[in-house]
Amino acid sequence: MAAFAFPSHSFDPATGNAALEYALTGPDGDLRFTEVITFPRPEAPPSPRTLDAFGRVLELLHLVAGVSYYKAAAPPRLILPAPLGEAATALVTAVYTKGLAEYAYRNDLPYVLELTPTVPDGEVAEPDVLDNSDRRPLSTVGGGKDSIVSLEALRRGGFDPVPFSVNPNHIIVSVNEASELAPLAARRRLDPTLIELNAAGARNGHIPVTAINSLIAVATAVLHGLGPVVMSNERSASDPNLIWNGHEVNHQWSKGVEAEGLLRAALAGHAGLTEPYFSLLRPLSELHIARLFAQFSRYDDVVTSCNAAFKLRDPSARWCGNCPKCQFIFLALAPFMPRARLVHIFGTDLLADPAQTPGYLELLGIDAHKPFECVGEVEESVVALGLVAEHPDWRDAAVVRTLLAAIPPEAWTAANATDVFTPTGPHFVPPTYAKALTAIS
Ligand SMILES: CC(=O)N[C@H]1[C@@H](OP(=O)(O)OP(=O)(O)OC[C@H]2O[C@@H](n3ccc(=O)[nH]c3=O)[C@H](O)[C@@H]2O)O[C@H](CO)[C@@H](O)[C@@H]1O[C@H](C)C(=O)N[C@@H](C)C(=O)N[C@@H](CCC(=O)O)C(=O)O
Ligand SMILES: Nc1ncnc2c1ncn2[C@@H]1O[C@H](COP(=O)(O)OP(=O)(O)OP(=O)(O)O)[C@@H](O)[C@H]1O
Repeated sequence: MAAFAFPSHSFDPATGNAALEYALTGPDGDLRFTEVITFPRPEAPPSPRTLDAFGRVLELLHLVAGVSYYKAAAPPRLILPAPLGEAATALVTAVYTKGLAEYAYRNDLPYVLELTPTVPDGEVAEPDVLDNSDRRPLSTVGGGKDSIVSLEALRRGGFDPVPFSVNPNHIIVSVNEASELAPLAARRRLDPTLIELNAAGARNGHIPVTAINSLIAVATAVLHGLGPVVMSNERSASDPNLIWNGHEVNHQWSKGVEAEGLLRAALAGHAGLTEPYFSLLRPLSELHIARLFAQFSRYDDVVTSCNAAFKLRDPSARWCGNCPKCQFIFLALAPFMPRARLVHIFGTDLLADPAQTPGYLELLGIDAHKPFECVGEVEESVVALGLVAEHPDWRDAAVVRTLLAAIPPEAWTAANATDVFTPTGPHFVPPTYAKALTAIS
Protein backbone atom coordinates (compact mmCIF):
# COMPACT_ATOMS: atom_id res chain seq x y z
CA MET A 1 0.00 0.00 0.00
CA ALA A 2 1.26 3.48 -0.88
CA ALA A 3 -0.78 5.75 1.36
CA PHE A 4 -3.31 6.02 4.17
CA ALA A 5 -6.17 8.52 3.81
CA PHE A 6 -9.22 9.77 5.67
CA PRO A 7 -12.02 10.02 3.05
CA SER A 8 -14.80 11.37 5.30
CA HIS A 9 -16.58 11.26 8.63
CA SER A 10 -20.12 12.00 9.77
CA PHE A 11 -22.29 12.26 12.88
CA ASP A 12 -26.01 11.65 13.29
CA PRO A 13 -27.32 13.40 16.46
CA ALA A 14 -30.55 11.36 16.27
CA THR A 15 -28.73 8.05 16.85
CA GLY A 16 -25.46 9.27 18.41
CA ASN A 17 -23.58 7.35 15.67
CA ALA A 18 -20.35 8.72 14.23
CA ALA A 19 -18.94 6.98 11.14
CA LEU A 20 -15.19 7.37 10.58
CA GLU A 21 -14.00 6.41 7.08
CA TYR A 22 -10.43 5.31 6.22
CA ALA A 23 -8.63 4.09 3.09
CA LEU A 24 -5.40 2.24 2.43
CA THR A 25 -4.59 3.08 -1.16
CA GLY A 26 -2.17 1.46 -3.59
CA PRO A 27 -1.51 0.56 -7.21
CA ASP A 28 -3.62 -2.61 -6.95
CA GLY A 29 -6.68 -0.87 -5.46
CA ASP A 30 -7.98 0.51 -2.20
CA LEU A 31 -9.01 -1.07 1.07
CA ARG A 32 -11.80 0.90 2.78
CA PHE A 33 -12.75 0.81 6.47
CA THR A 34 -15.54 2.35 8.55
CA GLU A 35 -15.28 2.57 12.32
CA VAL A 36 -18.54 3.35 14.12
CA ILE A 37 -18.64 5.11 17.47
CA THR A 38 -21.96 5.45 19.25
CA PHE A 39 -22.01 8.33 21.71
CA PRO A 40 -24.49 8.45 24.59
CA ARG A 41 -27.18 10.96 23.65
CA PRO A 42 -27.84 13.88 26.00
CA GLU A 43 -31.38 14.33 27.38
CA ALA A 44 -31.84 17.76 25.78
CA PRO A 45 -30.81 18.39 22.15
CA PRO A 46 -27.36 20.02 22.10
CA SER A 47 -27.07 23.67 21.10
CA PRO A 48 -25.43 24.61 17.76
CA ARG A 49 -22.40 25.86 19.72
CA THR A 50 -22.06 22.52 21.52
CA LEU A 51 -22.44 20.63 18.25
CA ASP A 52 -19.77 22.79 16.66
CA ALA A 53 -17.25 22.08 19.44
CA PHE A 54 -18.22 18.39 19.40
CA GLY A 55 -17.70 18.31 15.62
CA ARG A 56 -14.21 19.68 16.01
CA VAL A 57 -13.29 17.08 18.64
CA LEU A 58 -14.70 14.45 16.26
CA GLU A 59 -12.34 15.74 13.54
CA LEU A 60 -9.40 15.03 15.85
CA LEU A 61 -10.82 11.63 16.81
CA HIS A 62 -11.20 10.73 13.11
CA LEU A 63 -7.50 11.41 12.56
CA VAL A 64 -6.25 9.68 15.72
CA ALA A 65 -8.46 6.54 15.51
CA GLY A 66 -7.00 5.81 12.07
CA VAL A 67 -3.94 4.19 13.69
CA SER A 68 -5.78 0.85 13.98
CA TYR A 69 -6.19 0.68 10.18
CA TYR A 70 -2.92 2.36 9.23
CA LYS A 71 -1.04 -0.38 11.10
CA ALA A 72 -2.51 -3.14 8.88
CA ALA A 73 -0.08 -2.05 6.12
CA ALA A 74 2.03 0.89 7.38
CA PRO A 75 2.34 2.73 4.05
CA PRO A 76 4.97 5.50 3.86
CA ARG A 77 2.44 8.31 3.31
CA LEU A 78 -0.27 9.68 5.60
CA ILE A 79 -2.55 12.09 3.73
CA LEU A 80 -4.72 14.25 5.96
CA PRO A 81 -8.16 15.27 4.66
CA ALA A 82 -8.13 19.02 5.35
CA PRO A 83 -5.87 21.85 6.48
CA LEU A 84 -4.94 21.52 10.14
CA GLY A 85 -3.44 23.89 12.71
CA GLU A 86 -0.03 23.47 14.26
CA ALA A 87 -1.10 21.91 17.57
CA ALA A 88 -3.44 19.39 15.96
CA THR A 89 -0.80 18.44 13.38
CA ALA A 90 1.71 17.91 16.19
CA LEU A 91 -0.73 15.59 17.97
CA VAL A 92 -1.49 13.53 14.85
CA THR A 93 2.21 13.26 13.93
CA ALA A 94 3.12 12.07 17.43
CA VAL A 95 0.27 9.54 17.61
CA TYR A 96 1.40 7.87 14.33
CA THR A 97 5.11 7.92 15.20
CA LYS A 98 5.62 7.80 18.98
CA GLY A 99 2.29 6.07 19.59
CA LEU A 100 3.21 3.36 17.07
CA ALA A 101 6.86 3.08 18.19
CA GLU A 102 6.43 -0.35 19.82
CA TYR A 103 4.62 -1.56 16.68
CA ALA A 104 7.45 -0.17 14.50
CA TYR A 105 10.10 -1.80 16.70
CA ARG A 106 8.45 -5.21 16.77
CA ASN A 107 7.72 -5.18 13.01
CA ASP A 108 11.12 -3.64 12.19
CA LEU A 109 9.66 -0.63 10.35
CA PRO A 110 11.97 2.24 11.35
CA TYR A 111 10.44 4.70 8.83
CA VAL A 112 7.20 4.70 10.88
CA LEU A 113 9.10 6.58 13.60
CA GLU A 114 9.64 9.43 11.14
CA LEU A 115 6.29 9.63 9.33
CA THR A 116 5.31 13.16 8.41
CA PRO A 117 1.65 13.69 7.50
CA THR A 118 0.83 15.50 4.26
CA VAL A 119 -1.43 18.39 5.26
CA PRO A 120 -3.44 20.20 2.53
CA ASP A 121 -2.73 23.93 2.25
CA GLY A 122 -5.34 26.37 3.49
CA GLU A 123 -6.62 28.36 6.43
CA VAL A 124 -8.18 26.69 9.46
CA ALA A 125 -11.08 28.67 10.95
CA GLU A 126 -10.44 29.69 14.59
CA PRO A 127 -12.75 27.85 16.99
CA ASP A 128 -15.06 29.67 19.42
CA VAL A 129 -13.81 29.36 22.99
CA LEU A 130 -15.81 26.93 25.15
CA ASP A 131 -15.12 27.05 28.89
CA ASN A 132 -16.90 24.21 30.73
CA SER A 133 -14.22 23.93 33.39
CA ASP A 134 -16.63 24.48 36.29
CA ARG A 135 -19.00 21.66 35.26
CA ARG A 136 -19.06 18.11 36.67
CA PRO A 137 -15.95 16.16 35.54
CA LEU A 138 -16.16 13.03 33.39
CA SER A 139 -13.88 10.46 35.00
CA THR A 140 -12.81 7.51 32.83
CA VAL A 141 -13.15 4.02 34.29
CA GLY A 142 -11.00 1.18 32.94
CA GLY A 143 -11.88 -1.38 35.60
CA GLY A 144 -8.49 -1.16 37.32
CA LYS A 145 -7.25 0.35 40.56
CA ASP A 146 -6.09 3.67 39.11
CA SER A 147 -9.44 4.95 37.87
CA ILE A 148 -11.03 3.81 41.13
CA VAL A 149 -8.56 5.96 43.07
CA SER A 150 -9.46 8.98 40.88
CA LEU A 151 -13.21 8.41 41.24
CA GLU A 152 -12.92 8.23 45.01
CA ALA A 153 -10.56 11.22 45.18
CA LEU A 154 -12.96 13.32 43.10
CA ARG A 155 -15.88 12.23 45.22
CA ARG A 156 -14.12 13.06 48.49
CA GLY A 157 -12.98 16.35 47.00
CA GLY A 158 -16.64 17.26 46.34
CA PHE A 159 -16.52 17.08 42.53
CA ASP A 160 -19.48 14.74 41.84
CA PRO A 161 -17.77 12.83 39.00
CA VAL A 162 -19.58 11.07 36.14
CA PRO A 163 -17.89 7.70 35.41
CA PHE A 164 -17.29 7.08 31.70
CA SER A 165 -16.08 4.11 29.67
CA VAL A 166 -15.72 3.01 26.08
CA ASN A 167 -17.21 -0.46 25.48
CA PRO A 168 -17.66 -1.25 29.18
CA ASN A 169 -17.36 -4.99 29.79
CA HIS A 170 -18.75 -6.85 32.81
CA ILE A 171 -15.80 -5.74 34.97
CA ILE A 172 -16.29 -2.03 34.26
CA VAL A 173 -20.05 -2.41 34.77
CA SER A 174 -19.39 -4.03 38.17
CA VAL A 175 -16.90 -1.33 39.18
CA ASN A 176 -19.46 1.34 38.30
CA GLU A 177 -22.12 -0.51 40.31
CA ALA A 178 -19.77 -0.70 43.30
CA SER A 179 -19.17 3.06 43.02
CA GLU A 180 -22.94 3.70 43.12
CA LEU A 181 -22.44 6.53 40.62
CA ALA A 182 -24.52 6.76 37.42
CA PRO A 183 -22.15 6.21 34.45
CA LEU A 184 -22.10 7.19 30.78
CA ALA A 185 -20.76 4.85 28.08
CA ALA A 186 -19.83 5.03 24.40
CA ARG A 187 -19.68 2.07 22.02
CA ARG A 188 -16.84 1.62 19.58
CA ARG A 189 -17.03 -0.89 16.73
CA LEU A 190 -13.87 -1.62 14.75
CA ASP A 191 -14.47 -2.36 11.07
CA PRO A 192 -14.76 -6.19 10.85
CA THR A 193 -12.54 -6.08 7.75
CA LEU A 194 -9.61 -5.27 10.03
CA ILE A 195 -10.15 -8.46 12.03
CA GLU A 196 -10.38 -10.45 8.75
CA LEU A 197 -7.14 -8.85 7.53
CA ASN A 198 -5.47 -9.72 10.84
CA ALA A 199 -6.60 -13.34 10.50
CA ALA A 200 -5.16 -13.35 6.97
CA GLY A 201 -1.77 -12.24 8.32
CA ALA A 202 -1.82 -8.45 7.95
CA ARG A 203 0.67 -6.44 9.97
CA ASN A 204 -0.48 -6.02 13.54
CA GLY A 205 0.73 -4.71 16.86
CA HIS A 206 0.28 -2.33 19.73
CA ILE A 207 -1.58 0.95 19.20
CA PRO A 208 -1.95 4.06 21.42
CA VAL A 209 -5.44 3.13 22.54
CA THR A 210 -5.57 5.68 25.37
CA ALA A 211 -5.40 8.53 22.84
CA ILE A 212 -8.52 7.13 21.16
CA ASN A 213 -10.43 6.53 24.41
CA SER A 214 -9.43 10.00 25.60
CA LEU A 215 -10.87 11.76 22.54
CA ILE A 216 -14.08 9.71 22.75
CA ALA A 217 -14.32 10.82 26.40
CA VAL A 218 -13.73 14.50 25.57
CA ALA A 219 -16.30 14.38 22.75
CA THR A 220 -18.82 12.84 25.17
CA ALA A 221 -18.12 15.47 27.83
CA VAL A 222 -18.67 18.26 25.30
CA LEU A 223 -21.89 16.71 23.96
CA HIS A 224 -23.28 16.41 27.51
CA GLY A 225 -22.18 19.86 28.65
CA LEU A 226 -19.84 18.31 31.23
CA GLY A 227 -16.49 19.57 32.51
CA PRO A 228 -12.95 18.23 32.15
CA VAL A 229 -12.17 14.60 31.40
CA VAL A 230 -10.19 13.24 34.33
CA MET A 231 -7.75 10.45 33.50
CA SER A 232 -5.77 8.23 35.88
CA ASN A 233 -2.43 8.04 34.10
CA GLU A 234 0.50 7.74 36.47
CA ARG A 235 3.96 9.28 36.44
CA SER A 236 5.83 6.19 35.23
CA ALA A 237 3.65 5.93 32.08
CA SER A 238 5.93 8.61 30.61
CA ASP A 239 9.08 6.48 30.86
CA PRO A 240 10.25 4.53 27.78
CA ASN A 241 10.85 0.78 27.67
CA LEU A 242 13.91 1.09 25.43
CA ILE A 243 15.68 3.24 22.84
CA TRP A 244 15.66 2.01 19.22
CA ASN A 245 17.28 3.78 16.25
CA GLY A 246 17.66 6.84 18.45
CA HIS A 247 13.94 6.94 19.32
CA GLU A 248 12.20 6.16 22.60
CA VAL A 249 9.89 3.16 22.48
CA ASN A 250 7.20 3.46 25.17
CA HIS A 251 4.39 0.91 25.37
CA GLN A 252 2.34 3.42 27.34
CA TRP A 253 3.13 6.48 25.21
CA SER A 254 -0.43 7.76 24.94
CA LYS A 255 -0.78 7.50 28.73
CA GLY A 256 2.32 9.67 29.18
CA VAL A 257 2.61 13.36 29.99
CA GLU A 258 3.87 14.29 26.50
CA ALA A 259 0.70 12.87 24.91
CA GLU A 260 -1.40 14.63 27.56
CA GLY A 261 0.18 18.00 26.72
CA LEU A 262 -0.22 17.45 22.97
CA LEU A 263 -3.86 16.45 23.36
CA ARG A 264 -4.65 19.46 25.55
CA ALA A 265 -2.98 21.82 23.09
CA ALA A 266 -4.81 20.28 20.11
CA LEU A 267 -8.16 20.49 21.91
CA ALA A 268 -7.53 24.14 22.75
CA GLY A 269 -6.23 25.08 19.29
CA HIS A 270 -8.65 23.05 17.19
CA ALA A 271 -11.82 22.94 19.32
CA GLY A 272 -11.46 25.99 21.60
CA LEU A 273 -11.70 23.91 24.81
CA THR A 274 -10.01 25.69 27.72
CA GLU A 275 -9.72 22.90 30.34
CA PRO A 276 -10.65 19.71 28.52
CA TYR A 277 -8.47 16.93 29.87
CA PHE A 278 -5.90 16.07 32.52
CA SER A 279 -4.60 13.14 34.53
CA LEU A 280 -5.30 13.56 38.23
CA LEU A 281 -2.73 10.90 39.19
CA ARG A 282 0.11 12.18 36.98
CA PRO A 283 2.42 13.24 39.86
CA LEU A 284 2.12 9.82 41.55
CA SER A 285 4.06 6.58 41.14
CA GLU A 286 2.18 3.29 40.62
CA LEU A 287 3.28 2.19 44.08
CA HIS A 288 1.87 5.35 45.62
CA ILE A 289 -1.45 4.78 43.79
CA ALA A 290 -1.48 1.18 45.07
CA ARG A 291 -1.08 2.50 48.62
CA LEU A 292 -4.00 4.89 48.11
CA PHE A 293 -6.15 2.14 46.56
CA ALA A 294 -5.69 -0.10 49.61
CA GLN A 295 -7.98 2.18 51.67
CA PHE A 296 -11.03 1.41 49.45
CA SER A 297 -12.27 -2.14 50.02
CA ARG A 298 -15.69 -1.77 48.38
CA TYR A 299 -14.17 -2.68 44.98
CA ASP A 300 -12.31 -5.83 46.11
CA ASP A 301 -14.72 -8.26 44.41
CA VAL A 302 -14.59 -6.48 41.07
CA VAL A 303 -11.39 -4.44 40.54
CA THR A 304 -9.36 -5.90 37.64
CA SER A 305 -6.30 -4.37 36.01
CA CYS A 306 -5.17 -7.37 33.94
CA ASN A 307 -5.29 -6.57 30.20
CA ALA A 308 -6.26 -10.17 29.33
CA ALA A 309 -9.70 -9.43 30.79
CA PHE A 310 -10.23 -6.64 28.24
CA LYS A 311 -9.65 -8.58 24.99
CA LEU A 312 -12.50 -8.44 22.51
CA ARG A 313 -12.31 -12.23 22.09
CA ASP A 314 -11.77 -14.88 24.79
CA PRO A 315 -11.14 -12.49 27.66
CA SER A 316 -10.13 -13.88 31.06
CA ALA A 317 -12.87 -13.53 33.68
CA ARG A 318 -10.68 -11.33 35.90
CA TRP A 319 -6.94 -11.41 36.71
CA CYS A 320 -5.13 -13.97 34.52
CA GLY A 321 -2.55 -14.32 37.31
CA ASN A 322 0.30 -14.89 34.90
CA CYS A 323 1.26 -11.67 33.08
CA PRO A 324 3.63 -8.80 33.95
CA LYS A 325 0.73 -6.51 34.88
CA CYS A 326 -0.75 -9.07 37.32
CA GLN A 327 2.71 -9.71 38.76
CA PHE A 328 3.49 -6.02 39.19
CA ILE A 329 0.15 -5.04 40.72
CA PHE A 330 0.18 -8.00 43.13
CA LEU A 331 3.62 -6.93 44.37
CA ALA A 332 2.59 -3.25 44.48
CA LEU A 333 -0.51 -3.92 46.60
CA ALA A 334 1.10 -6.53 48.89
CA PRO A 335 2.83 -4.07 51.30
CA PHE A 336 -0.46 -2.27 51.95
CA MET A 337 -2.95 -5.04 52.67
CA PRO A 338 -3.23 -8.31 54.58
CA ARG A 339 -2.30 -11.39 52.54
CA ALA A 340 -5.82 -12.87 52.79
CA ARG A 341 -7.37 -9.72 51.27
CA LEU A 342 -4.95 -9.61 48.32
CA VAL A 343 -5.36 -13.33 47.61
CA HIS A 344 -9.13 -12.76 47.67
CA ILE A 345 -8.82 -9.92 45.12
CA PHE A 346 -6.63 -11.95 42.72
CA GLY A 347 -8.02 -15.43 43.40
CA THR A 348 -4.43 -16.69 43.65
CA ASP A 349 -1.21 -16.00 45.59
CA LEU A 350 1.46 -14.97 43.09
CA LEU A 351 4.19 -14.53 45.70
CA ALA A 352 3.70 -18.16 46.81
CA ASP A 353 4.14 -19.52 43.28
CA PRO A 354 7.79 -20.16 42.20
CA ALA A 355 6.65 -20.18 38.55
CA GLN A 356 6.21 -16.40 38.85
CA THR A 357 9.88 -15.80 39.71
CA PRO A 358 11.17 -15.15 36.14
CA GLY A 359 8.53 -12.45 35.61
CA TYR A 360 9.50 -10.77 38.85
CA LEU A 361 13.19 -10.85 37.90
CA GLU A 362 12.27 -8.78 34.81
CA LEU A 363 10.21 -6.33 36.85
CA LEU A 364 13.14 -5.91 39.24
CA GLY A 365 15.48 -5.14 36.33
CA ILE A 366 17.58 -8.25 36.91
CA ASP A 367 16.65 -9.87 33.56
CA ALA A 368 15.79 -8.14 30.23
CA HIS A 369 14.21 -4.69 29.75
CA LYS A 370 11.01 -3.35 31.32
CA PRO A 371 8.23 -5.53 29.81
CA PHE A 372 5.97 -4.05 27.11
CA GLU A 373 3.10 -3.74 29.56
CA CYS A 374 1.52 -1.23 31.88
CA VAL A 375 3.91 -1.77 34.78
CA GLY A 376 5.76 0.61 37.08
CA GLU A 377 9.45 1.42 37.12
CA VAL A 378 12.12 -1.04 38.31
CA GLU A 379 12.69 1.26 41.30
CA GLU A 380 9.05 0.86 42.36
CA SER A 381 9.29 -2.94 42.24
CA VAL A 382 12.48 -2.85 44.31
CA VAL A 383 10.89 -0.56 46.91
CA ALA A 384 7.82 -2.83 47.04
CA LEU A 385 10.05 -5.88 47.53
CA GLY A 386 11.83 -4.13 50.39
CA LEU A 387 8.47 -3.39 52.02
CA VAL A 388 7.10 -6.95 51.70
CA ALA A 389 10.38 -8.30 53.05
CA GLU A 390 9.52 -6.50 56.31
CA HIS A 391 5.82 -7.41 56.30
CA PRO A 392 4.88 -10.30 58.62
CA ASP A 393 2.33 -11.66 56.12
CA TRP A 394 4.73 -11.72 53.19
CA ARG A 395 8.34 -11.99 54.32
CA ASP A 396 8.34 -15.81 54.23
CA ALA A 397 6.56 -16.15 50.88
CA ALA A 398 8.57 -18.42 48.54
CA VAL A 399 8.97 -15.87 45.74
CA VAL A 400 9.93 -13.09 48.16
CA ARG A 401 12.73 -15.27 49.59
CA THR A 402 14.04 -16.14 46.11
CA LEU A 403 13.96 -12.52 44.93
CA LEU A 404 15.73 -11.26 48.04
CA ALA A 405 18.53 -13.74 47.38
CA ALA A 406 18.75 -12.74 43.68
CA ILE A 407 18.71 -8.96 43.92
CA PRO A 408 22.15 -7.30 43.73
CA PRO A 409 23.10 -4.97 46.62
CA GLU A 410 23.39 -1.94 44.31
CA ALA A 411 19.68 -2.27 43.36
CA TRP A 412 18.74 -1.34 46.94
CA THR A 413 20.90 1.76 46.86
CA ALA A 414 19.37 2.89 43.56
CA ALA A 415 15.79 2.51 44.87
CA ASN A 416 14.64 5.27 47.16
CA ALA A 417 11.29 4.91 48.94
CA THR A 418 11.07 8.67 49.57
CA ASP A 419 11.30 9.37 45.82
CA VAL A 420 8.68 6.75 45.07
CA PHE A 421 6.17 8.22 47.54
CA THR A 422 6.79 11.91 46.84
CA PRO A 423 4.49 13.42 44.18
CA THR A 424 6.66 15.00 41.50
CA GLY A 425 7.16 15.70 37.81
CA PRO A 426 5.28 17.70 35.19
CA HIS A 427 1.49 17.59 35.34
CA PHE A 428 -1.61 19.49 34.20
CA VAL A 429 -3.78 19.12 37.28
CA PRO A 430 -5.70 22.42 37.69
CA PRO A 431 -5.26 24.00 41.16
CA THR A 432 -8.98 23.52 41.92
CA TYR A 433 -8.57 19.75 41.45
CA ALA A 434 -5.26 19.35 43.31
CA LYS A 435 -7.19 19.28 46.59
CA ALA A 436 -8.94 16.07 45.47
CA LEU A 437 -5.67 14.19 45.82
CA THR A 438 -4.96 15.60 49.24
CA ALA A 439 -8.46 14.50 50.28
CA ILE A 440 -7.41 10.84 50.04
CA SER A 441 -3.73 11.08 51.02
C1 LIG B 1 -6.46 -6.42 25.38
C2 LIG B 1 -5.15 -6.32 24.66
O1 LIG B 1 -4.13 -6.27 25.32
N1 LIG B 1 -5.19 -6.27 23.34
C3 LIG B 1 -4.00 -6.15 22.52
C4 LIG B 1 -3.77 -7.47 21.80
O2 LIG B 1 -4.91 -7.73 21.01
P1 LIG B 1 -5.72 -9.09 21.00
O3 LIG B 1 -5.84 -9.60 19.63
O4 LIG B 1 -5.07 -10.02 21.97
O5 LIG B 1 -7.14 -8.66 21.56
P2 LIG B 1 -8.10 -7.41 21.23
O6 LIG B 1 -7.76 -6.26 22.12
O7 LIG B 1 -9.41 -7.97 21.37
O8 LIG B 1 -7.88 -6.92 19.75
C5 LIG B 1 -8.36 -7.61 18.61
C6 LIG B 1 -7.70 -7.02 17.38
O9 LIG B 1 -8.17 -5.70 17.18
C7 LIG B 1 -7.10 -4.79 17.04
N2 LIG B 1 -7.45 -3.52 17.68
C8 LIG B 1 -8.07 -3.53 18.89
C9 LIG B 1 -8.43 -2.33 19.47
C10 LIG B 1 -8.11 -1.13 18.81
O10 LIG B 1 -8.38 -0.01 19.30
N3 LIG B 1 -7.49 -1.18 17.60
C11 LIG B 1 -7.13 -2.37 17.04
O11 LIG B 1 -6.56 -2.35 15.94
C12 LIG B 1 -5.90 -5.45 17.69
O12 LIG B 1 -4.70 -5.08 17.09
C13 LIG B 1 -6.18 -6.94 17.51
O13 LIG B 1 -5.61 -7.35 16.31
O14 LIG B 1 -2.68 -7.37 20.92
C14 LIG B 1 -2.87 -6.35 19.89
C15 LIG B 1 -1.69 -6.43 18.97
O15 LIG B 1 -0.51 -6.21 19.66
C16 LIG B 1 -3.01 -4.97 20.58
O16 LIG B 1 -3.24 -3.98 19.60
C17 LIG B 1 -4.19 -5.03 21.55
O17 LIG B 1 -4.22 -3.83 22.29
C18 LIG B 1 -5.53 -3.22 22.41
C19 LIG B 1 -5.63 -2.09 21.41
C20 LIG B 1 -5.70 -2.67 23.80
O18 LIG B 1 -6.78 -2.23 24.16
N4 LIG B 1 -4.64 -2.65 24.58
C21 LIG B 1 -4.62 -2.07 25.92
C22 LIG B 1 -4.93 -3.12 26.98
C23 LIG B 1 -3.24 -1.50 26.17
O19 LIG B 1 -2.27 -1.94 25.56
N5 LIG B 1 -3.13 -0.51 27.03
C24 LIG B 1 -1.88 0.09 27.33
C25 LIG B 1 -1.97 1.60 27.14
C26 LIG B 1 -1.20 1.97 25.94
C27 LIG B 1 -1.46 3.38 25.43
O20 LIG B 1 -0.49 4.06 25.09
O21 LIG B 1 -2.60 3.78 25.36
C28 LIG B 1 -1.50 -0.25 28.75
O22 LIG B 1 -2.35 -0.73 29.50
O23 LIG B 1 -0.32 -0.08 29.05
N1 LIG C 1 -12.60 1.20 28.27
C1 LIG C 1 -12.16 2.37 28.69
N2 LIG C 1 -12.91 3.48 28.50
C2 LIG C 1 -12.48 4.70 28.90
N3 LIG C 1 -11.33 4.90 29.52
C3 LIG C 1 -10.55 3.83 29.75
C4 LIG C 1 -10.91 2.52 29.34
N4 LIG C 1 -9.92 1.68 29.71
C5 LIG C 1 -8.99 2.43 30.32
N5 LIG C 1 -9.37 3.71 30.36
C6 LIG C 1 -8.65 4.84 30.96
O1 LIG C 1 -7.35 4.88 30.40
C7 LIG C 1 -6.39 5.20 31.39
C8 LIG C 1 -5.35 4.12 31.44
O2 LIG C 1 -5.96 2.87 31.72
P1 LIG C 1 -5.36 1.81 32.75
O3 LIG C 1 -5.81 0.46 32.33
O4 LIG C 1 -3.91 2.04 32.97
O5 LIG C 1 -6.07 2.28 34.11
P2 LIG C 1 -7.02 1.58 35.14
O6 LIG C 1 -7.86 0.54 34.50
O7 LIG C 1 -7.72 2.67 35.83
O8 LIG C 1 -6.03 1.01 36.24
P3 LIG C 1 -4.87 -0.07 36.19
O9 LIG C 1 -3.61 0.69 35.86
O10 LIG C 1 -4.88 -0.64 37.54
O11 LIG C 1 -5.26 -1.03 35.10
C9 LIG C 1 -7.18 5.38 32.71
O12 LIG C 1 -7.44 6.75 32.90
C10 LIG C 1 -8.46 4.62 32.45
O13 LIG C 1 -9.54 5.17 33.18
